[in-house]
Amino acid sequence: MFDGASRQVTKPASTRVAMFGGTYDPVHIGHLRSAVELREALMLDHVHMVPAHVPPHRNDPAISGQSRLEMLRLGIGDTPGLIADDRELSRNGPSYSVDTLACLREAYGDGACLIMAVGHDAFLKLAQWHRPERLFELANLVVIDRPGHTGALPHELVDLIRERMVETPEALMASPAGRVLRMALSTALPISATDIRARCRRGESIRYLVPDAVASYLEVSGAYRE
Ligand SMILES: Nc1ncnc2c1ncn2[C@@H]1O[C@H](COP(=O)(O)OP(=O)(O)OP(=O)(O)O)[C@@H](O)[C@H]1O
Ligand SMILES: O=C(O)c1ccc[n+]([C@@H]2O[C@H](COP(=O)([O-])O)[C@@H](O)[C@H]2O)c1
Repeated sequence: MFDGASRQVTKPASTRVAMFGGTYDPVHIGHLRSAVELREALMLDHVHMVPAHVPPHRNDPAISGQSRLEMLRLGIGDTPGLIADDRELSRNGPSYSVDTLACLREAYGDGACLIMAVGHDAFLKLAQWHRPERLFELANLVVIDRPGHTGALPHELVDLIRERMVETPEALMASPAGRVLRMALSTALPISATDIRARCRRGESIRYLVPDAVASYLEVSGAYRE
């Protein structure tokens, strides 16, 4: 596994971009540190953080897409390279990643190195996603380690990633799509949106689990308290 903290790769000429999608219900510092470390470790131009409108394979979010997007914008603030990307919110139907990646591929061109970043928990279910083979025609995959989410890979997933696993960022970046790299964060954080919503419901503080601006937004809006 690639230890993102310990190595840097040589800055390449071609564009490197990641899509890091999520429900972001709400965004928390586990997401934001992941995006920052991903960008630094792989020297990415941009990380598109894309809130899902209708997340496939899970319950509807607790609050509106616009509120989740607003918190994402507040959380990102002026962080270099991170983009709060609203393209899924303006699309109807399930927010399939394959459609979002196709959009980004069109925008950045065939030569760009396009990455889809997912946490290990999301990765474990990848074989059930919409058109999983097509995902690899459009992008490389980076799997971010997430504390508390380990376990054996399902057989269908092993079949899907066979021949695609690489050990270094250089090997990943050598192809615009189709390869898979596992990445360890130096600040792996056992934080989840489920826990944050539960704390809000119980009237507990969520300070320092989310950026201050997000905590203030949630306090004022009263979201997740019911
Ligand atoms: N603490 C974390 N560290 C690394 N990756 C994370 C972390 N939290 C979420 N992710 C990843 O970020 C992406 C979006 O996650 P999501 O918005 O579902 O947040 P979540 O905390 O997992 O939410 P929930 O608890 O509601 O399932 C997924 O790929 C997920 O694996
Ligand atoms: O495309 C799919 O079929 C698909 C199935 C499950 C999840 N995803 C995407 O994976 C990202 C993380 O999902 P989640 O449910 O962990 O927030 C988010 O961008 C989802 O839209 C995508």
